[in-house]
Amino acid sequence: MEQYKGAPFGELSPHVFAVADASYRAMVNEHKSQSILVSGESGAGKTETTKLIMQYLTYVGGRTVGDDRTVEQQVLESNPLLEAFGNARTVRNDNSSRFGKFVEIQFDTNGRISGAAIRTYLLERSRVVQITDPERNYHCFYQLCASGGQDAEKYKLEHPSHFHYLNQSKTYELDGISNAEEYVKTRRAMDIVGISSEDQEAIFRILAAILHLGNIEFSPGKEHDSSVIKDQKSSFHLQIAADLFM
Ligand SMILES: Nc1ncnc2c1ncn2[C@@H]1O[C@H](COP(=O)(O)OP(=O)(O)OP(=O)(O)O)[C@@H](O)[C@H]1O
Repeated sequence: MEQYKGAPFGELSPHVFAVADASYRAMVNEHKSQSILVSGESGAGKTETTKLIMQYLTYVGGRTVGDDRTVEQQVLESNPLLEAFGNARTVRNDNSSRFGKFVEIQFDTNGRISGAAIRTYLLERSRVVQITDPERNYHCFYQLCASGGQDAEKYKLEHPSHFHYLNQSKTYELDGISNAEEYVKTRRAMDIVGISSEDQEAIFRILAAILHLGNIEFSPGKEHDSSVIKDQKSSFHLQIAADLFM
């Protein structure tokens, strides 16, 4: 990053840091907002490229070490958080973003980061209830199931193979990634971006309730067009889902 800081565009090897640096300089010199459009097919590297741009902008526009770097940290930690809830394994990419995003980083007149905002678009919602092998549902579900003594037990969660919304595909693990460790990272990111512990609790309760809802099965009732809970197992999941939604 140091190498690209202030270097004339085109002088060094092509790199996303050069693009980020050119737009940062243009903003500082011309006092005009700049946009960088990251496009490409699935797996092309948009998510990773965007993270590198954000890393570079927090590097050139961040405060010096020792000062309060909360905003910079929040900008960077928004990535693991959004990925936990909006990324999933697809046939083309183990960490495919299933939504679009507009990341806005605001700077003060000295070129220092003063704030950030992220808008997300069109999350692929159908994935929550339907997946095909070898794809996966959103990372957050596997992370929560792997949270062990923490939330998994509290919410009566077991291995993903016990839940219909996850076991439609037999892929539960990702190469080189620990669901349990990712859960800890997601929780830390939530703390850093400022999500209160009550809100975090509410979010994970809803995730767990969704998994239990997916295990409720119905069978035809005695009345015409009626249905009843199929068995004891379904009743158990219904009861837990209802409790969690309360
Ligand atoms: N700069 C990079 N250095 C090393 N590996 C990279 C880099 N960019 C992308 N990759 C690899 O390619 C994979 C896919 O990249 P990424 O998730 O950024 O793609 P994408 O374009 O955002 O895909 P999608 O549209 O599916 O979200 C990454 O998980 C990583 O393994």
